[in-house]
Amino acid sequence: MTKILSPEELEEELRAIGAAQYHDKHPFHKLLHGGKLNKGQVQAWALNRYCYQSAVPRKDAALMSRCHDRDLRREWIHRITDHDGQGDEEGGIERWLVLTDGLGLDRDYVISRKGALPETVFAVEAYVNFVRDKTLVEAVASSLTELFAPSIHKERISGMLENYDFISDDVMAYFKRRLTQAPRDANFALEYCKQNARTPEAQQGVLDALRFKTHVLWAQLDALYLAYVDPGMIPPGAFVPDAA
Ligand SMILES: O=C(O)c1cc(C(=O)O)c2c(n1)C(=O)C(=O)c1cc(C(=O)O)[nH]c1-2
Repeated sequence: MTKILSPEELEEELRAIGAAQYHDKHPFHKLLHGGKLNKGQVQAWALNRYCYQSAVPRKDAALMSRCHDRDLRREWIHRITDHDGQGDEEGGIERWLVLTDGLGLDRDYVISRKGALPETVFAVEAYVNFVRDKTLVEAVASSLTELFAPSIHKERISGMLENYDFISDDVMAYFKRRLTQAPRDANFALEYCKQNARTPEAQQGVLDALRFKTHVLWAQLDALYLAYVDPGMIPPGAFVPDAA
């Protein structure tokens, strides 16, 4: 890309990437939201997704560690407390564990990440490393998948409540809270990228960062599909659902 884009054109290109390759299109999500998975497969999803949840505050801490702009740190810090909690506010990771408890998984086993798929571990760590190593505006841009998260969260809340008798309203609390948190965070990050990516190279970096992040998300679902749907190729050491 040689031409500099206006901030509006940059936003258009970012939205086009999301529309084309966000993980709402993944076959595993279609099965999950459509009630086509059994409890063991939903357990596998929640257990693997815990790795992503627990990596998010680590990548946000990595971003802040390299940020010399106090205003940006003041804005970014709530992302860490949103997940880790603070004072009486339990935080998103605790709400995720309410979901895995509700699915009958042992908390210590979930937190240990021992049953996670190898691809999950590699993908989430690649996200932490990307944020640590790339430019600040690329690091911010890699969070922009969240622009597309509210609609998948809505679909998940209604789809899972309707289709699974082992899912109740209280275990979906994590996603309900994200419906307000994600748009606030995504809009801030989008404005930051529009204001701060002002050369063709920086704009290309922002677009590539979003593409990279869609790959981080997609790879995790590919791994779940291969291991727990078809052909059922569970790697040694990974979580094995009860036969029941
Ligand atoms: O359920 C989802 O599909 C989904 C997607 C994403 C995303 O697009 O990265 C996030 C979340 N959920 C989420 O709950 C969350 O806290 C979150 C933080 C981030 C980020 O990159 O900083 N993405 C996401």
